[in-house]
Amino acid sequence: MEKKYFVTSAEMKKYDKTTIEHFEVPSLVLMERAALETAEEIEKRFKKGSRVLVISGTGNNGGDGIAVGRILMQRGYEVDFVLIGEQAKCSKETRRQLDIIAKYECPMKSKIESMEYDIIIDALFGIGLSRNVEGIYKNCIETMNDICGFIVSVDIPSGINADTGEVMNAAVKADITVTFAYEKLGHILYPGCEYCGEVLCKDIGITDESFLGEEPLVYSYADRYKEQAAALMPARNRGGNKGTFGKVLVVAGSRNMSGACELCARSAYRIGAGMVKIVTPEENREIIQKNLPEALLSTYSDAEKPEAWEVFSQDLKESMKWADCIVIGPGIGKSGTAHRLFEYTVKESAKDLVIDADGLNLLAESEELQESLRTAALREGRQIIITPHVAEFARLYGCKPEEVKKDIISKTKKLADRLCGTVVCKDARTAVAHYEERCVYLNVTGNDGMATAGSGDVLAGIIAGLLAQGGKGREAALTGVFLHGRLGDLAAEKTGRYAVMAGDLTEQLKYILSDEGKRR
Ligand SMILES: NC(=O)C1=CN([C@@H]2O[C@H](COP(=O)(O)OP(=O)(O)OC[C@H]3O[C@@H](n4cnc5c(N)ncnc54)[C@H](OP(=O)(O)O)[C@@H]3O)[C@@H](O)[C@H]2O)[C@@H](O)CC1
Ligand SMILES: Nc1ncnc2c1ncn2[C@@H]1O[C@H](COP(=O)(O)OP(=O)(O)O)[C@@H](O)[C@H]1O
Ligand SMILES: [K+]
Repeated sequence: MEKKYFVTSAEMKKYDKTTIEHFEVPSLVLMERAALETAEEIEKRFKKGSRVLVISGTGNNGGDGIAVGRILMQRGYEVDFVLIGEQAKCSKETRRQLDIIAKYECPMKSKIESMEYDIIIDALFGIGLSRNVEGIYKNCIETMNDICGFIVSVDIPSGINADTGEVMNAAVKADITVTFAYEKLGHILYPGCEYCGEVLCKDIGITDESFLGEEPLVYSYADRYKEQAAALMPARNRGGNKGTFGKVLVVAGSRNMSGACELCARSAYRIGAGMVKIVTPEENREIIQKNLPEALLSTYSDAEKPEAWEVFSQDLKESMKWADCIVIGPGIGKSGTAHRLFEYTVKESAKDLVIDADGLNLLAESEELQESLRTAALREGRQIIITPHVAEFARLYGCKPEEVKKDIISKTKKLADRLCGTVVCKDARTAVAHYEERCVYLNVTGNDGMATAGSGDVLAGIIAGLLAQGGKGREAALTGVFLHGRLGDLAAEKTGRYAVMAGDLTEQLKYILSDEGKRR
């Protein structure tokens, strides 16, 4: 699997330092290359003679900006330079850039004197932003946003936290962002990604060698998989039968709540599982048989009564033996029966498990069941995948949802370690961590059209369907999350984001896999 890295500002600084100190590439060479790449992007879009305003801060981001301005000036653009902050505080490299433009007799101003520019180079803060933006810096950002020019942010829009994507009190709204070596987390996470415009990531000579053996913590799939999503699928055996393509048991739905199990089961089928059996209350039988006749069914009624539970639990035991993997939770509610079903499935089954929705809320309430899961993973080798959205995650983790959003990467990893499983923390950018792996996957497919009831049930079904076809827990989760987002993107291309409904995601599986399947 080809990776694409998203780095923190500390990681980027480390790779920068390694390139300069270990590989002995001078820092001014890196700065010049960064500036040249940025200037060339402007030259592609604007003709000579265009009016350019360079806004620099005192750090190296400011130095990049001055160098961009100098290159453009030498190539026939009309460039004004403004430095915000005290010259005396400038970094060594930025001071050098100031000296160079002074030799070319370019005046450096200390405030913005005109609003008439075609292009604004935003080089106020880069990845060194360390606190909220206030006073003259905040005013400057607001003025940049008010000028009707095309804004090019150098490295990252000033005011965006490079590690979390947070707006640090004010931020530049760029048209394009030219970044260097690797995209930063702040370019990917919300709301930062909405401030970047188009992100162009340029090679300036800082390469994977600069990791010196320890790769960045966060990665995604390389861009090419967006076009070839099916390349991620487990190979399909032409001589296979419905048994070899895997059996999924879906324990879902509650009285008169059949939608969740239907969506989940249908998605497991559409991703390629051979057989899917639904365990749900008797009241849902008729509608499921009508809507999804392909599903096998095992129903229960009055399960809160000991005799009825006795009979049904034997049936459930058989179903669990039959299955290759089990998905539990969508729509099961939090009743006594749901609790019993959940406990039984965790404790009595030997199969891989996907836990979603109400299953997660039941899990959050029981330390004992969390311990059972750890035992299942460590002693029995069962693969456990949990798929909480941010609120469910917060309940399990024991924190507030806002805290999860601010720190989704490390919290997801910590919960995976605690439960000895794979954790899929679902949000606009979903994170996936596995207890045996240091690195965390961050998903970039999908869109807000997917924020619609039932789309989580679809994901749970997809992951279970991948597990049933022989996928390992971590791979099934990564592939499932990536494909799920692609389905959302394809659905939104067809109908627009407003109209997307959960069933549309499953529907897209017909198209996303068939094309690629032929090519393989
Ligand atoms: N790494 C690489 O690969 C390469 C990096 N390059 C470039 O270097 C950039 C990183 O440079 P950098 O480390 O000097 O940080 P930068 O973002 O310019 O700002 C730091 C300054 O801002 C200040 N400051 C911070 N917050 C503030 C606030 N809220 N309000 C007010 N002031 C605040 C802070 O001051 P202090 O906190 O010390 O008071 C300090 O003076 C990077 O983004 C890229 O463009 C390229 O040259 C090529 C290779
Ligand atoms: N703004 C968004 N961008 C991308 N994906 C999103 C966005 N909002 C929601 N999603 C995805 O949609 C799914 C919603 O799942 P969930 O919250 O469990 O819904 P439900 O419980 O209604 O089924 C998750 O996979 C999530 O990552
Ligand atoms: K910037």
